[in-house]
Amino acid sequence: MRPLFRKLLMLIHFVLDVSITICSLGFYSPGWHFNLDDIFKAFHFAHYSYWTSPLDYVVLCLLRQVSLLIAIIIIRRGKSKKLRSWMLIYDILGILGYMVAVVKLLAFDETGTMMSYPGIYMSTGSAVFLTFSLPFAIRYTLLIKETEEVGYERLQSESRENTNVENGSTPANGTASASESNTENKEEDDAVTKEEKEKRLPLSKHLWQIMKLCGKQWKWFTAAYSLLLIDCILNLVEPALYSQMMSTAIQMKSFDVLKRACLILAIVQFSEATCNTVRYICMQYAERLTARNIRVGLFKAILHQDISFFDENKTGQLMSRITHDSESISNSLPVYIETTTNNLFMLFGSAPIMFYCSWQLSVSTFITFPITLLMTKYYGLIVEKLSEKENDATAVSNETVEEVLSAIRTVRSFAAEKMEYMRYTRNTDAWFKISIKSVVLGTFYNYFWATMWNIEDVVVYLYGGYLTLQGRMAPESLLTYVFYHWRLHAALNVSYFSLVFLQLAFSSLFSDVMKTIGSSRKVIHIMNRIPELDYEVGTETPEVVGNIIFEDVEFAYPTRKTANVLNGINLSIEPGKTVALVGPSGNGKSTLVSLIQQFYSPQSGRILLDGTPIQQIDHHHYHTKIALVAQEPTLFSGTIRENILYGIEDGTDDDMMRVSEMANVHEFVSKMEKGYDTKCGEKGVQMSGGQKQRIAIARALIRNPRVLILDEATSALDAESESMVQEALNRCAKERTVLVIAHRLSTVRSADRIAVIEKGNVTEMGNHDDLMKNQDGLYYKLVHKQLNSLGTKKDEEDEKPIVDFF
Ligand SMILES: Nc1ncnc2c1ncn2[C@@H]1O[C@H](COP(=O)(O)OP(=O)(O)OP(=O)(O)O)[C@@H](O)[C@H]1O
Repeated sequence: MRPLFRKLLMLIHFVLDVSITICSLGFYSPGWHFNLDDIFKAFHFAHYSYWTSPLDYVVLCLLRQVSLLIAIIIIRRGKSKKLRSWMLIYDILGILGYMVAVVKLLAFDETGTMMSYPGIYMSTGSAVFLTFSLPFAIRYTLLIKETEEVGYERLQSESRENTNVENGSTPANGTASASESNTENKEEDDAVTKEEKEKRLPLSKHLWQIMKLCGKQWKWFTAAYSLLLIDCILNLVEPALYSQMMSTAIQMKSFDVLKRACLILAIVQFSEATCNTVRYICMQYAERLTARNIRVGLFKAILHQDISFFDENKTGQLMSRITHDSESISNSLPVYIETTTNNLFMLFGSAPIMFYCSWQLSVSTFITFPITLLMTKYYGLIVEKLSEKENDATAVSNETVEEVLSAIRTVRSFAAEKMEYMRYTRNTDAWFKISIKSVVLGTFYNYFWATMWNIEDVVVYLYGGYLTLQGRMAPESLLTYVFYHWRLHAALNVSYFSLVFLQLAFSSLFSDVMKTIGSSRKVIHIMNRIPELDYEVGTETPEVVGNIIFEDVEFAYPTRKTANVLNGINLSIEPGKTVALVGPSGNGKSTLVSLIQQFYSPQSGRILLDGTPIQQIDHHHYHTKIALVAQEPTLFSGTIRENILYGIEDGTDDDMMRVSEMANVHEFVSKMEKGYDTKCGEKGVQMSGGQKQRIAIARALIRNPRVLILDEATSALDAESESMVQEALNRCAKERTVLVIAHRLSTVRSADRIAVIEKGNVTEMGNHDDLMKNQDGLYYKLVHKQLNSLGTKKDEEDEKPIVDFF
């Protein structure tokens, strides 16, 4: 908003306020006649009486102008941030002003004659409107630029922080590495949260997304909400019907009328109960179906993500999103809508009837409403933050459980049970503290809410009784009023969330649904997240011979973007050949394999399979042609059969037997009681390391791949198994391209070509004999070094020579 326009708006507010307040004083006589004398009369301080003088409205107007002036001065002194934090005072002043105006109206009513003065309504109306609108005017005119600036600054500093983290740069004064790594870990922990905050959808769009998720079950929700409407109507007519019939029966002194009245009442109540039951079933069905769909959708979205996403987000946290967060969307939002509809209906249905019974009583009853509104708004803001924190804390606790349980053997062997217990306790304590804050806050809020209603109750009985005793309200009207007041109380007091409608009606902050929004943001963020590397874009299904080419490939892991692992690597792996990658640890051998597997995409350069860039090849087709046996193969908890046939829809037992023989699996499976139906246990925990690796080799071979990648595939095998598997692999290698990463000379020396990977580059290339000729080369030094240590090993163990480069 332009400064000039803002100034103009404030000026309009000022001029309107002063002119309406003063002009309305000219109408303080019966009929619509402007009388200048009335204005002067109002300023006769000597004749001031609270019950008759409109001077209080002028004082209110003065106070408004003073507070506006203070706000302008604060802003001009450049302390707008401070003003933002003081806005609560303006809100409270606004509400107090409103209450003073309303009480003043009731005071005028006490005179009996003054209510025919149009000026009274003008003064009250303008005082209520202008007092209320002042905090809004300050917020949305004077403070709006400030908001943008703060947001911009925050984004700037966040992006600066991000850049620092990405660059791996330390703060200017260089803090200790421990704290650095703590910060790094925390940032990794909060990866989704951070990314999600950066790409945070505006509230309206976000709500629309939630609606869309729930809206798929619109038929069930429509049925539920239709029944809700019927229920609301019945709820609304019931008190009027009841009080009407009761008073008629009492007036007529007729028991028959009373019986008829009770029968009608019973029918209404039975209909209400039936509606409620059917509505509950529809609602529950729709909610659970929505939860199911969100879970499935979220799981699909997670499966679709690139591998770097999993580097950044921990399993436990993702589990939390699927189990807890996705359910809270389906559970909460439809219920909020239901409660809100009910409340709105009750409020807007009851209010006219209550005003009809007595406008004075209604005005006094609703006098505390703005206070409740204000409390709800601030309560909502805190709840949103607490709820996000609570969800994150839950996710961190879950993540600890997941991590510890999946590595329980490591924990046991390092006697780290106590340490892990303490870690979990710490994380759970963090959750506990936040959730207790939430509970305390909620309890206080409920207490406040109940107190407000209790005050209103007292006002209704006292003031209602007073009006009735004065003959200004009929006893039946008071009875009807009390019934509606109770109903309204019951409806609005279902829970503090029910107050959400107030926020919908009066504020852009939908704070009370923030609990849902807090959790749903993460769910929706993941569901909308477009993977940087989409495995489904490739469509080509070429015949594969098995020629892999790396062309100037540069790569850094997304989590460490500035630390290049591969520096413009060029490598050609010819079809049908076995190529071994050797080199010092941490120099990029496994990274090369990850790129061939399309876990990541290079920052620059290309990887070609038979001349086709690999990302253009259909995902399924590609992975039937290229199979990997990883360093630490992961088995699934199913049977050995299921593990070998994993991902093969039409695999037969014959296929399985064939590859099992080749990978030397059959040899140990045939000795097992349940054979191929033996369960492997979680992550293959019921298998030995060698058995796991042989099953993994069989799993790769069953695809009959053109390219077989062995990332230290035989490292866990004993000497005997290794030679058997090696022999099998050699047989397979005849028809295939084999890329092998090995630390053992026995595996490496038989390769057709050996590529030495050093600092992300190919520094030497050739077969064993070629490379041994270069005595300055790394390969020669490695072999020489290892052959020396081999002598020692041989002496010590007198075993088959196993030469590890490292
Ligand atoms: N997921 C990852 N995220 C970030 N950095 C990684 C990741 N995986 C590996 N790195 C880093 O990349 C570098 C190369 O790792 P890589 O696993 O390719 O080495 P390697 O040559 O296969 O080592 P080794 O022989 O010990 O298996 C290392 O510095 C490692 O810390």
